[in-house]
Amino acid sequence: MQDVTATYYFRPRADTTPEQAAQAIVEEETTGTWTDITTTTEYVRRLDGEVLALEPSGNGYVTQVRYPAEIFEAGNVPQYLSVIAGNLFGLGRLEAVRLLDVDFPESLVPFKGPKFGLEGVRKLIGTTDRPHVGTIIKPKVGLNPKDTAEVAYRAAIGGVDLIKDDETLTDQTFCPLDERLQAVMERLDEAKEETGRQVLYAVNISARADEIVARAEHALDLGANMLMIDVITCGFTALQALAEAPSVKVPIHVHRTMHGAITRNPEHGIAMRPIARIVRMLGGDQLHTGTVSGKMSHDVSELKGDNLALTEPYFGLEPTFPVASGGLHPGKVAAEIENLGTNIVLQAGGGIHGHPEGTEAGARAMRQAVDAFMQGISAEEYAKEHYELARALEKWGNR
Ligand SMILES: O=C(O)[C@H](O)COP(=O)(O)O
Ligand SMILES: [Mg+2]
Repeated sequence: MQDVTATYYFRPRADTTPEQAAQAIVEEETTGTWTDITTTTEYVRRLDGEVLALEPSGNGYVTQVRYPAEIFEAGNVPQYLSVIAGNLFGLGRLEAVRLLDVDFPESLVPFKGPKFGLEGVRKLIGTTDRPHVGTIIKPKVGLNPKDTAEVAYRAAIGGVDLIKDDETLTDQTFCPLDERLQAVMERLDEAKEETGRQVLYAVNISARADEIVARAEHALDLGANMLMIDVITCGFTALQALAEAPSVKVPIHVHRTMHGAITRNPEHGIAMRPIARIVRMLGGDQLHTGTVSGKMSHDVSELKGDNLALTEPYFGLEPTFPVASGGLHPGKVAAEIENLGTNIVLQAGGGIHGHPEGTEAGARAMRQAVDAFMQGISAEEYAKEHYELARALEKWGNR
């Protein structure tokens, strides 16, 4: 397909037929408006959109529409979004409408994608097939730099591959970014001397758009080996600026805080899949897509498709490493891998730092749960020989 196809679920208003509703979407987002107009010349008509398919689904309908590639400015993602996810959300003739997926032609994917991606991050850590284990420093705010670094050190000694800031921690006075980053990197060097393993630390550099690259470069000068950005609150082009900066030579961990306002309602908003596609195009090396068993609400089949959008072949772009995060603990590891596969980062905040014997034991327990799965052994069975896992299962159970 040389054009863009987008798939929407919608529920029309009582006085509107499904055909009129689908047509209203393509007209609003291409050449039309609420009434016929006198200024449409013949040559404009080639830019009309088209309803390709329409069928009942749940309480409403699913439609696939075609938008001519020519109405898109190649490389301008804010403009792409104004078409595929623009005014249509407010149209009165639709009670509800949700963008489920989008397919762009190659001409509209002039992006380089992830610099590292799934394989690049695996190389940095030295793994081939097992899921990676990550942790979010908890409490999410409040710790000073020294204590943050101590928690990071304990997690690294316990065996995590990745440590990250939480989404609300940036550069506040109680834990300034410079001091925190330097303290954490020093302690991770110490851990490396002891274990021989280099752990990644994704420092949250989310900030106003015109400052983000400078903040990233500053963090890199201080020794950062990974960067984190809150992509919805910062905006997609902030991620793009970061990923395309030649000075940024470390992987980018992408958090999606605020996504629930957009993705959660099954009838209205934007599903995670189009967001996942765009994050991959714009260069996110890792992206949170959700869990099958954690604390955030998710539709499992949607989630599998979202992860596929990150990893399936796509115009030669590196795959983005999917991240399952939110409410995980060792007892949930098997269900996550069974459903989402082994190309996944399993992150636990509470599920590591809430371990009865502390962060280091918590990290060990998460790694043991992954090892158990990889060896085809149930967590309960493996726990008979692995104390930390046993203690975790005692506290949280095995599902
Ligand atoms: O940012 C995240 O992904 C969450 O902070 C996860 O924290 P939790 O494992 O304690 O739910
Ligand atoms: Mg968080």
